[in-house]
Amino acid sequence: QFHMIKHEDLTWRESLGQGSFTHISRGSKTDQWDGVTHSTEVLLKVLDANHKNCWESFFEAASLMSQISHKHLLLVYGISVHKSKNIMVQEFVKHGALDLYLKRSTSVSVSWKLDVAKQLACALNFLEEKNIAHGNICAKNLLLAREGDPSADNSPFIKLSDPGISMALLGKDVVLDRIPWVAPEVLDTLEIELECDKWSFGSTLWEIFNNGEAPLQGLDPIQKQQFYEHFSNLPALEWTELADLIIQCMQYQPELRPSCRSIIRQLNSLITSDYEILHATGTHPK
Ligand SMILES: N#Cc1ccc(Nc2nc(N)cc(-n3ccc(CO)n3)n2)cc1
Repeated sequence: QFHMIKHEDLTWRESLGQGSFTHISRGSKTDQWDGVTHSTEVLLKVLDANHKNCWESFFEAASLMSQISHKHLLLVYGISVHKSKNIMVQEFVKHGALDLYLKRSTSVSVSWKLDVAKQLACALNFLEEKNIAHGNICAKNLLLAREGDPSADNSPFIKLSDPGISMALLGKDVVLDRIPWVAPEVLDTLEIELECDKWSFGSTLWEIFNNGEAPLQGLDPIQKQQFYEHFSNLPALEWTELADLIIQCMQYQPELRPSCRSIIRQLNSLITSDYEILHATGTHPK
């Protein structure tokens, strides 16, 4: 159910680091269109050889992204299998993962962050309407296609990356490490439902408004598990309306979490709220 790319049509350039069980490189792929050779810049995501048994899940993630298309979902060109290497060929997204971008950037405005949050909510709404759960929403899996430049009055543009290997295959230690992005109920079922993505959205909102700092980063897996056992919440942001939205998304009872439409509505009211003007101008609304 997706395009197979010949290994000889791929060119490998510099390594760009690694995700979980994969490593990524910049590269290019060549295509023949009516006899003309085209070269496209791509991101090559290779499944680690020591996780070969996960290749089905790795490609299932790729095929999920290939079956649906939306402006805020990453484009996956196809896959390539060569000797023992399983390769997912993705569109190259110019500015890479959002968590690193936020950690490196100093002057990211509140309206920039709200814009990114709304784009993610729209991607989730699209998936919700198709009854598709992503299962790995976090700032590391948000890719920044356009930085947005306030002076040039253009806004950021993000793409949601593939979910990667399913947690059912990843083992308990990886699932614990994904606290607080992974919804609490997943620790028991290892099943991903739509409501799980709303929990993860709340955790990702917290990351975005804490400049890419990972929530609970100082805790070890046992302490992370206790965070759920004690029904704890993340430290509240100063902006109470935004803190409220995070709390709504991170309800321990899945059915109490808001719909994507409600999330989008609440983000819209935050975007137009006085607080936004206050943040933008640093003055108190009259
Ligand atoms: N310096 C730098 C730099 C690094 C990467 C890109 N581009 C890109 N394009 C994709 N399609 C996916 C990714 N990812 C990055 C982490 C993950 C894990 O999910 N993906 N990065 C652009 C600049």
